[in-house]
Amino acid sequence: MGPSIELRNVGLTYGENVILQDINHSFTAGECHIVMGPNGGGKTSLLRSILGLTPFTGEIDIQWPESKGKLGYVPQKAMFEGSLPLTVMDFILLNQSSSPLFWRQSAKNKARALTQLERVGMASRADRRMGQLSGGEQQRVLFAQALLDDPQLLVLDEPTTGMDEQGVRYLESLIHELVADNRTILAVHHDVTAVRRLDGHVHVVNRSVIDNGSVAEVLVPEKIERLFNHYTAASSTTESNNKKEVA
Ligand SMILES: Nc1ncnc2c1ncn2[C@@H]1O[C@H](COP(=O)(O)OP(=O)(O)OP(=O)(O)O)[C@@H](O)[C@H]1O
Repeated sequence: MGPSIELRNVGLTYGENVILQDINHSFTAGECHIVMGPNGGGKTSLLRSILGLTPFTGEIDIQWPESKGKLGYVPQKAMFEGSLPLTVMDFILLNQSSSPLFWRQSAKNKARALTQLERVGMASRADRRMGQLSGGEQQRVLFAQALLDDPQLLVLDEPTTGMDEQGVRYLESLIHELVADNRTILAVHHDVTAVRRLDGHVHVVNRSVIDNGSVAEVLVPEKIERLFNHYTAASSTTESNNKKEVA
């Protein structure tokens, strides 16, 4: 079973810019939670706060049902030096072994990695260089890497960016599988149609959590219009927000 996540008075500022403010909110255990909202609304910042990757004020409590479980994270983009002779298999195994990559990796580790690559349709490209993969293929590899530790909590930041239809479907069926197994999924997503298919709990973030509910409750036409315009209407106070408005 995945954990629940409790946020109490969570805030985040960068310089003078208030990115997140007064967030009191919870994400229930063992469900699929989709974070949506306008560009610059603070979705990635919220995820990074939950992961402890950025300093925030207030409290974030990840409540594991029993002992502390594993956490998987798929960032918006793979970060690696494209010119390195790093294969997909090397990349997947980077976090798995305490020995240097040029040492022989154990057959067991490789077999485990291949299983996860199969789940995202990338097993046949295990020996390709990471730098030669398309953006969507790299996203699939990141997903496979995140699955390797069998995480109880999976945090995804726009997981389908750059993915083709087949990649999107692989990911969706994996997410359905993980939720059926009571894992907790927390995913930032922009694609309303894809979010409808995932049928999770939707949380709209624009500095704070401004709406949440089922897909049927939140993703109704008038709300979609209002929620995604909200940022422009309410945000002319900070420099950073102005910047995003233009962008
Ligand atoms: N490290 C940082 N330093 C300063 N400002 C930052 C930093 N990271 C994010 N910001 C600012 O915080 C605001 C929220 O960014 P964030 O990436 O969390 O939004 P988002 O909702 O995920 O946006 P998008 O939908 O465009 O991915 C933006 O105005 C961004 O410029």
